[in-house]
Amino acid sequence: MAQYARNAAAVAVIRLRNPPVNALSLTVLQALEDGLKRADADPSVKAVMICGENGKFSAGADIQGFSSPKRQGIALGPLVSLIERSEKPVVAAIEGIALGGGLEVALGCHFRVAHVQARMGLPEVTIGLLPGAEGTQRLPRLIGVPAALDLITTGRHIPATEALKLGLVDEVVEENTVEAGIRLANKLIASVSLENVSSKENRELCKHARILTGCPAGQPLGPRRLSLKPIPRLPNMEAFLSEALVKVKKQARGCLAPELCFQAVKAATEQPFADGVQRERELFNILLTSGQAQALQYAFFAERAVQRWTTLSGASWKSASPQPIRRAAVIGLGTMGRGIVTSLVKANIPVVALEQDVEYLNTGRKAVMLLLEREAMKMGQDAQSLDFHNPARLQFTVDFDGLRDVDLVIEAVFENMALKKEIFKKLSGICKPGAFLCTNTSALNIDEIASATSHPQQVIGTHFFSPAHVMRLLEIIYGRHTSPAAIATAMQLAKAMKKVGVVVGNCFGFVGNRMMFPYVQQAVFLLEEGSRPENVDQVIEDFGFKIGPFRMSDLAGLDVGWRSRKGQGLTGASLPPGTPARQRHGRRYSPLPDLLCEQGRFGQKTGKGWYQYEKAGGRTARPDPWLHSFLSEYRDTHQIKTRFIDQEEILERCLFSLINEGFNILAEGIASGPEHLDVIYINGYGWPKHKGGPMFYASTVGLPRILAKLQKYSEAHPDVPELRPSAFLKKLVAAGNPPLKEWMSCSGSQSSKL
Ligand SMILES: CCCCCCCCCCCCC/C=C/C(=O)SCCNC(=O)CCNC(=O)[C@H](O)C(C)(C)COP(=O)(O)OP(=O)(O)OC[C@H]1O[C@@H](n2cnc3c(N)ncnc32)[C@H](O)[C@@H]1OP(=O)(O)O
Repeated sequence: MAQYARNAAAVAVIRLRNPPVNALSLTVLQALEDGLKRADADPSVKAVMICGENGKFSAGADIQGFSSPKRQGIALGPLVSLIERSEKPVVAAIEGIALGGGLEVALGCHFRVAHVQARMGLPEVTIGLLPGAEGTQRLPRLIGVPAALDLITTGRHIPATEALKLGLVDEVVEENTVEAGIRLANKLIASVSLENVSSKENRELCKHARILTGCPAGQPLGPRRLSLKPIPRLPNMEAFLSEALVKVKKQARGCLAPELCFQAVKAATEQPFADGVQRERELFNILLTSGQAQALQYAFFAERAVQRWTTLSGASWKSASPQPIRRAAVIGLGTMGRGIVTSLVKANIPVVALEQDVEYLNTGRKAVMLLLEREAMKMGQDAQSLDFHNPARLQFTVDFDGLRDVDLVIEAVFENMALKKEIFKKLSGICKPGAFLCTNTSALNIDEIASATSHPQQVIGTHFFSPAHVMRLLEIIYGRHTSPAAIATAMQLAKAMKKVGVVVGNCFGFVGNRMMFPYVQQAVFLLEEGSRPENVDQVIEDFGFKIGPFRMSDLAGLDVGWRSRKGQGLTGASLPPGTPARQRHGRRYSPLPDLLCEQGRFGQKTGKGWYQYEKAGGRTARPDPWLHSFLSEYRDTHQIKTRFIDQEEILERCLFSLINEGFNILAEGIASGPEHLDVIYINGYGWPKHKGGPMFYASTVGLPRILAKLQKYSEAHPDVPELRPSAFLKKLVAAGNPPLKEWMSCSGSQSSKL
């Protein structure tokens, strides 16, 4: 709702109220409209001020409402116009946030005062929409086309100080914003009422008020009505717009909203306000009914849903309390360790960084300092807070004794169980009993690592993604003995590092990599059968992934998987003699990646992998004729008939096998809902956000279709268990293909009963 109150000095105050963020629901909009009409009808009201309850102006339209049959958006544009047309001055007092429709309401107001800590933005593009309450037409008139285009197509939030520089707000205050708004409203009242009074003193006062408000005599509000303002012209508008479109398209990578945002702003430069609004509505409607908006809005809520974690044994976010982390340590300053140290420093957590010897320590120290300097450059003025040259904030050591008083340790040495256990045994003896012991692993068994310590309840997996100071995902893995406090603390740590933590159970590869195995496996099988790496990558990148499986493998290094397969006895010296080349444990196996590694083709680092590169460490992947003939010879050797594989089969075999594993994971209770899998894939594996994550995508394709396709591929490849449809998928299809929200109630896993 919105609360209406009268101020003694003839200012009506309308306070938007819809906790926690004053989202604009139908009820709020109705109350706002009622308040405006009431103020208009009351002759004793001379000005209106709009603010938000609890220190927040508004986070914009209620996103839930976009998927409900009664779409509230429709009502917002006319309401903003109603505010703007008011004959009584309307002031927006912006505290906390004014986002999306919230900012559009403020743009309808004649004056905007913001608290210095407020943030503003039009983030609709991030949920697949555009500012559909006339914002694409008003904002360019107020701050110019380049700045408006930037805000609208990126959705970035800006601080009040930047908003002031852009002219988005009239005043920034450090004191109580509502009082500042009322004060301004009173001055505006004085400006209007003094207009017709002829004493010299009043004329002076009036002049002062006009300077303050920028309103010429006789037209107190005209210039403040943004719909009446012309668009500030650029000398080279056409050239500017064509360049901007190229940039927007490049960044959008198949996402529709940024380009339609651009079109709406372009309409503002070409058409009168009313026609621009009409165009905005048409474009908004296209987006609203596009599957992309639904996917992006699902992703928004999924990211929030995973904060409410639960475990199979019944622990949950509701009852577990995070412990404060006053000081942390990182063991190992390889690529991952360096990124983790950087993330901790950025989160203002003092860090002790440990390496095995002075030589490694010095190399690691240099690399960390370089990363931090780059981060500081990006942060500009705020970089002072990093203070990373201060030993109290960041310390380097080779001495485990330096870890005695830390609250949390993140071990980030390479993936070797024996080494990790040795380190955890040491930590168990050195660290204080309450210290949390985290292991950065992408697949290893948390329980086995914990067994090396005397406090297994303190041990938890924290799977960071590379580069760790950039990637948002943190997979948090609880073992059999991990305490709820350890989980809550890891989640809190993720938040402090501005990452999204997702709690999952302990199994080989956890969630992300476990689902990745069948996907990569299918990609390699497709090469055996007739595809080339560039064909497979193209299909996956056209789908929207940032990078296909072979380019990804070259980037990560083929030797990583090779080492792991050798460790598992799948290849190398420990492979029993007589093992068939393309079979392991009765299942189909492709030795192709092993053969490439045996040739020293580790990917980008060696200049050759699935592709060729300009040099070792090069980044431009080019199809490699050597690899093409190698594949032909391989097929001849193994008597595989080369066939043409179409895009549909490539996409389905790669993605449906990944999704199939997702259903197995859900059935086992390794993750407590499909949202977890989707958040992991969007934030850690480059799944296109506008396709909502693999499980959401499965729901849009339709589970019966996925099942039928898996059945077909499984029949064609009976020696590939990963293509055999998951029992849970079959169950859901038998249950009538329920919506994603209802899947877990059919799972029968314990987590669904919590
Ligand atoms: C048939 C159709 C015809 C169409 C005709 C054309 C007419 C056109 C008119 C259309 C007009 C519409 C135009 C306007 C569109 C919009 O405004 S879209 C919304 C834009 N706003 C946003 O995207 C902001 C989203 N929110 C955030 O970024 C953050 O939540 C925050 C506000 C910055 C706060 O962050 P933080 O403090 O970290 O808290 P959170 O955990 O994120 O959020 C707290 C809870 O609040 C919920 N929430 C947040 N924002 C919204 C929202 N806008 N709507 C609904 N709910 C919201 C969030 O989910 C959290 O909930 P819980 O998890 O339950 O706690």
